[in-house]
Amino acid sequence: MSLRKTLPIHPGRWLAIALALLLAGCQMQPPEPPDEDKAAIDRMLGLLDERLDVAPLVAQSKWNSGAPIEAPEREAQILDQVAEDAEAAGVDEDFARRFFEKQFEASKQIQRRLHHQWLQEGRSTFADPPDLAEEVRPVLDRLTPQLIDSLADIQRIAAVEGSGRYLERRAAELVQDDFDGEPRNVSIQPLLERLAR
Ligand SMILES: O=C(O)C(=O)C[C@]1(C(=O)O)C=C[C@@H](O)C=C1
Repeated sequence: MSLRKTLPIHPGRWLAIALALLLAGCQMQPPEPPDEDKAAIDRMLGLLDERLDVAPLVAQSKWNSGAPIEAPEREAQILDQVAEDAEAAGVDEDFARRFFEKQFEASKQIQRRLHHQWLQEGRSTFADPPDLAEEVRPVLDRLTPQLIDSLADIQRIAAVEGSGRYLERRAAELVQDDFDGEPRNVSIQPLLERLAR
């Protein structure tokens, strides 16, 4: 028996079947945020990457000075500024605080891992370390208001379907993956908690 007899589908029907399959395929694609929201997410990830890049400089400076990695008074000072800037930008204060606490945690993670590594290597002091107060902290201080502006964007698009999934995917491309990507995961965690999947 020929195939044509067992499956008597009129040629015109194939088009309808192909169209139906195409439509089903489209519906199965997870939703993507609009381009403008994607750009806002990319901007945030770029800033997070810049902030993480500062941590090794802090680590060098503290390796030489022997200052502790944990600097609670400095964190408190940043958080005071954050509370003020967040209010002005219409960003939820608890969200902003949690976000920055995670950035401190990510930075400390990098610093601890580097100090551990240098200790194992028996490293001496660095010949020309950056000055923490004069050179390094000002870089972080310049990033703080930019991050707050970016948090305002994140807050605005929080309910956009697919925004969390997009951020997770792009973080792997735009944010450094040093130390097995653990600091990166810590830094994006408060954003993933906020954004819709
Ligand atoms: O400024 C420092 O001393 C840092 O180590 C940087 C930083 C930060 O990420 O802003 C991280 C940990 C400290 O507890 C305080 C601040």
